[in-house]
Amino acid sequence: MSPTTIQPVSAHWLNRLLPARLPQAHKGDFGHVLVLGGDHGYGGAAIMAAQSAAHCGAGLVSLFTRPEHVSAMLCRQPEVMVSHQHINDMITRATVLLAGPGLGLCSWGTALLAQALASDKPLLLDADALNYLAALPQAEQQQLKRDNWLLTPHPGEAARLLGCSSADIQHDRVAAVQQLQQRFGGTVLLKGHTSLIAGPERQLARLDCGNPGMAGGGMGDVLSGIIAALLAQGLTGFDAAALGGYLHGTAADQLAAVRGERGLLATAILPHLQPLLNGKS
Ligand SMILES: NC(=O)C1=CN([C@@H]2O[C@H](COP(=O)(O)OP(=O)(O)OC[C@H]3O[C@@H](n4cnc5c(N)ncnc54)[C@H](OP(=O)(O)O)[C@@H]3O)[C@@H](O)[C@H]2O)[C@@H](O)CC1
Ligand SMILES: Nc1ncnc2c1ncn2[C@@H]1O[C@H](COP(=O)(O)OP(=O)(O)O)[C@@H](O)[C@H]1O
Repeated sequence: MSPTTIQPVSAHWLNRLLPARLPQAHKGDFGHVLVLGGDHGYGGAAIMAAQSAAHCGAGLVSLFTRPEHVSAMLCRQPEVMVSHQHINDMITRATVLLAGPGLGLCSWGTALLAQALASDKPLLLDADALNYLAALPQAEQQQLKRDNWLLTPHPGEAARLLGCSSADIQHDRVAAVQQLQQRFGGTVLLKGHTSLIAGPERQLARLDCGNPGMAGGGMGDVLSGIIAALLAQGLTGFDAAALGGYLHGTAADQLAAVRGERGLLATAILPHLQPLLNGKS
């Protein structure tokens, strides 16, 4: 395929990438997502990411967060295991790591991120994890570069990663996502109107779903949990980002069609995910 061919992501990807489950399947077949995030004041971001991973078919979901967010997580979604202790054990048990939602950039968050980066497990970096990466000297960024990570910047984060302005990113989004992928490796999903995904084999995909009702806090946190759940179920980074973005944008479009765009909450997406994942809406 030519590197400039952009594949539009459609409902067909769902059947192709998520075949029916075997009757004898068990939770161990569908991976274990560990979310790392939720510094003081930002528990919601990490909780929403963990909730959306649980709604998208991960076999198990855990959250490592600040102690004050533990009971909130259990109240919102008791399917999620949550702790503020023993991070090494939690990383050992996980199959996919998701670092960044509400992580902050103080010593608690950066130490957690360092532990995630030291693991060789598939790793999704969002929000503050991207800001941490952007702040490193380029030589250190190059040392961290790996094929099995997935970066999900919005245009502001993309600008920080490339050392330019968000207007520069928006001026040529295809060039920006390709440049990010080449600089950092792995898969990159550039968020915003018509999100773009660039993969390690120079694949490029485009999302034609989504709407301006999604421009609200927490929407990216929900997306990161969806993608992490798909990674846990064995999809490649590129496929997980493309299909995850499709499910997220399509769920938001379904909501907007009935209730309008303004006031569309990130958590309102959650009940729409299961029927979409199973081809029932
Ligand atoms: N409920 C919770 O717990 C929530 C917690 N959250 C957590 O908070 C933490 C910090 O997140 P954040 O939102 O303060 O930082 P961030 O997104 O970098 O924005 C900072 C600046 O960047 C720019 N910018 C942003 N988007 C842009 C775009 N599309 N296109 C272009 N520019 C864009 C814009 O700058 P401006 O253009 O206005 O100068 C903006 O002011 C993080 O851990 C996150 O997970 C959130 O997820 C919300 C819900
Ligand atoms: N105008 C828009 N059209 C389509 N999708 C949008 C639009 N605005 C935001 N989104 C989507 O909503 C999500 C917002 O993510 P992000 O900016 O990281 O939010 P947060 O940091 O608050 O979680 C992304 O998936 C983005 O693609």
